[in-house]
Amino acid sequence: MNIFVVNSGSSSIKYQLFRLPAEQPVCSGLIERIGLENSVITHKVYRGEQEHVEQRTLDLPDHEAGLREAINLLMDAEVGVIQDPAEVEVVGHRVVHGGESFAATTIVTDEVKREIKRLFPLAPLHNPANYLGIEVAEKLVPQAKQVVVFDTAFHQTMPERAFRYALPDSLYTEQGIRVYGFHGTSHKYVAEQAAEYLGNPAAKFITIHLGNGCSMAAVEGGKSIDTSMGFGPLSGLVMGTRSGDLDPSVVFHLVSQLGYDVEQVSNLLNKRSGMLGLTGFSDMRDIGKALAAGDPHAALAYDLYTYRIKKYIGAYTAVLNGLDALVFTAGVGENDTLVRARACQQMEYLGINLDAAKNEERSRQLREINTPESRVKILVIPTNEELEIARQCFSLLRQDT
Ligand SMILES: Nc1ncnc2c1ncn2[C@@H]1O[C@H](COP(=O)(O)OP(=O)(O)O)[C@@H](O)[C@H]1O
Ligand SMILES: CC(=O)OP(=O)(O)O
Ligand SMILES: [Mg+2]
Repeated sequence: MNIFVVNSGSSSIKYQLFRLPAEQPVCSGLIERIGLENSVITHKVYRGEQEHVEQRTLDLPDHEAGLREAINLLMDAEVGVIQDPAEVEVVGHRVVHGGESFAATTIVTDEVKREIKRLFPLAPLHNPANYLGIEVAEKLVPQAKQVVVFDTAFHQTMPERAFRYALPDSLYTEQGIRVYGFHGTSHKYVAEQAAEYLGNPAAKFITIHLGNGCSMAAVEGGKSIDTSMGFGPLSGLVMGTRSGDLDPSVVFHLVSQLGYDVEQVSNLLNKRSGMLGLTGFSDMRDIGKALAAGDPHAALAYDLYTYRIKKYIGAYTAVLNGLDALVFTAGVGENDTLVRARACQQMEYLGINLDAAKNEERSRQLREINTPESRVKILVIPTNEELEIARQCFSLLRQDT
């Protein structure tokens, strides 16, 4: 089965074509700067051990133009991997917010699309772009089955004490105001890898996903039991442009004393806060350079970012009543050695001992970066949300036929 996975973001699209059940990645790509001049599409084709990379700079005014270009590349005379768009049997979409309606992978219907649209205000950076990806794919590969995999689905196993807010009951029962949690596909994927590595399906993990958006999850026996993002993907850790945890009093003050309207508050907390607000940069590589150049804002930002991770490690160790491994993943978690070192420092009491030299080693494989004495393993595991989405599509459609 040829499954084309689309992870459509606000200004970028990531995609990957898989053949299942072999789980073989055929090609992958990243389209950046959509809607700006000089959009860039980087397309990789995998042939056995070899990787062919094709990069094109062109103007892609919108997501439709971007996905159209990706599909053209799939069929390109030189780098193509299929002859006809009809060979794409399934398009698997990452959708960030599934609300309470979706606890599992779902085939797209008009009803499903309406629900994804209804959830736009709860994930304003994500659901609109995800929705657009579905509409464009329906147009470009109309014969394919469109399937959605929700970031929220994995966290549906959380107990009520973790997913409820202390608000009047009706706000939950009638309005669905509760913790949903996000990055579920990634937390699930790395937790499964970690359980396999330890040979212990019942193991207790804290999975730490640090990308542009950042979240942590407490996972026991393969199930999410708590997570740091909430009703929307805004609470918890400090992120690239999002504030993470914040006393709601700040919002009242912004509105009543400083004249912000809802739009401006949302814009501030989602797009202008986090590392960007603290340093002027949202990309950790830029902040790392600023830190090396002695920038005090970058130093404070690293401090806040890693201190918040550490607090959640403490909280989730208590929640799990034990810990087998910490798992770092996603762009920052897989690459930023200083973040890992700082987030794990001075936690010997909890049995967490990072090995400084192992932490510095570079690899794209699962690896262990704790000392031999450390009671808790510290693992770096590259996430693969796209493969997890393809697996879920395959398992759904296999049951369906
Ligand atoms: N070598 C690296 N060192 C430090 N940070 C990195 C490195 N490579 C990528 N990152 C960071 O990873 C983040 C993006 O992570 P990613 O998982 O791709 O996010 P998303 O999927 O949300 O776009 C960026 O902040 C980027 O700076
Ligand atoms: C849910 C979320 O924050 O996703 P991302 O990290 O892709 O922005
Ligand atoms: Mg991501």
